[in-house]
Amino acid sequence: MDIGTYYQPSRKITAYDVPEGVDIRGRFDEEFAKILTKDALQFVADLQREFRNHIKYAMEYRKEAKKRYNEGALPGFDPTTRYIREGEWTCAPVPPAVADRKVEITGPVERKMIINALNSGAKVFMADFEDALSPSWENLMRGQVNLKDAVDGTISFHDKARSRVYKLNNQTAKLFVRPRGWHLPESHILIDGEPATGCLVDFGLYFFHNFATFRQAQGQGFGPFFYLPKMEHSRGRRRWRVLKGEASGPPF
Ligand SMILES: CC(=O)SCCNC(=O)CCNC(=O)[C@H](O)C(C)(C)COP(=O)(O)OP(=O)(O)OC[C@H]1O[C@@H](n2cnc3c(N)ncnc32)[C@H](O)[C@@H]1OP(=O)(O)O
Ligand SMILES: O=CC(=O)O
Repeated sequence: MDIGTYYQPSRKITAYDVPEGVDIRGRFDEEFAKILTKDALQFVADLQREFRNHIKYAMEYRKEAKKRYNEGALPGFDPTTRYIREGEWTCAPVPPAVADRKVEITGPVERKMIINALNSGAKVFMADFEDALSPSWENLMRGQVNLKDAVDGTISFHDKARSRVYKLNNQTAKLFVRPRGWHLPESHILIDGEPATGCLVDFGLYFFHNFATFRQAQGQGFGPFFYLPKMEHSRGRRRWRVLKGEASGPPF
């Protein structure tokens, strides 16, 4: 008798369920699969398809500018934005939720540090996918899991060596997330055969999974908040403005 005929273990899913045109090269993990859902990946792929030509153009422009500076040219202001520099204008008011940012703490999206930073007494915690974090697949995907748990308020960490459990205090710092800069590719996620843009992966996955929680818990004007790094031209800032507007409806 072949025991295999009778014994049918439940089928274990070992690959991500991806939308058309998306390929994941990173290790499969059941926790990561809760972040890398088909809908979330579709959202990231839509952002990538919408913005990839702008990003390529901006990166080529940076290379050209660097070449000119290396040859002795000096950086200057973009003549097309002269009317802004010379115009009369005031900034929109800072949203009340983040009006007081006198003390901020920053650090990588590592589980214990997220809890410690949110509990630290600082007004803001900037959770960093950029240069506080080595952008390995494990760090990036665990970081997304950790942030989702933090936004849900369920994050905890058991330090077995010290027999200490970490949980969020009632009062926590406001959470800002810093996605990677425009220049860093994410080679574990291919979209239409090309590496995804790192910041679109960091922003897209975090935004997709947490936007509704922010809105339900805190209403309009309360996040999610982002710290956008390493822009070298107003074009990069405009890109983010359009991108966030498209992702959430009205720009915030
Ligand atoms: C834009 C920017 O500023 S990018 C730079 C942002 N800052 C960082 O990335 C620093 C992050 N921290 C670290 O890399 C390390 O903690 C170091 C190198 C500073 C010190 O390392 P170690 O001496 O091994 O200390 P360790 O990592 O255990 O930290 C000591 C405690 O401080 C906490 N801690 C350290 N840095 C941070 C931080 N940035 N945010 C929150 N908690 C922190 C740790 O969680 C740990 O807590 P515990 O006492 O509950 O265990
Ligand atoms: O990367 C450092 C910063 O201050 O930005």
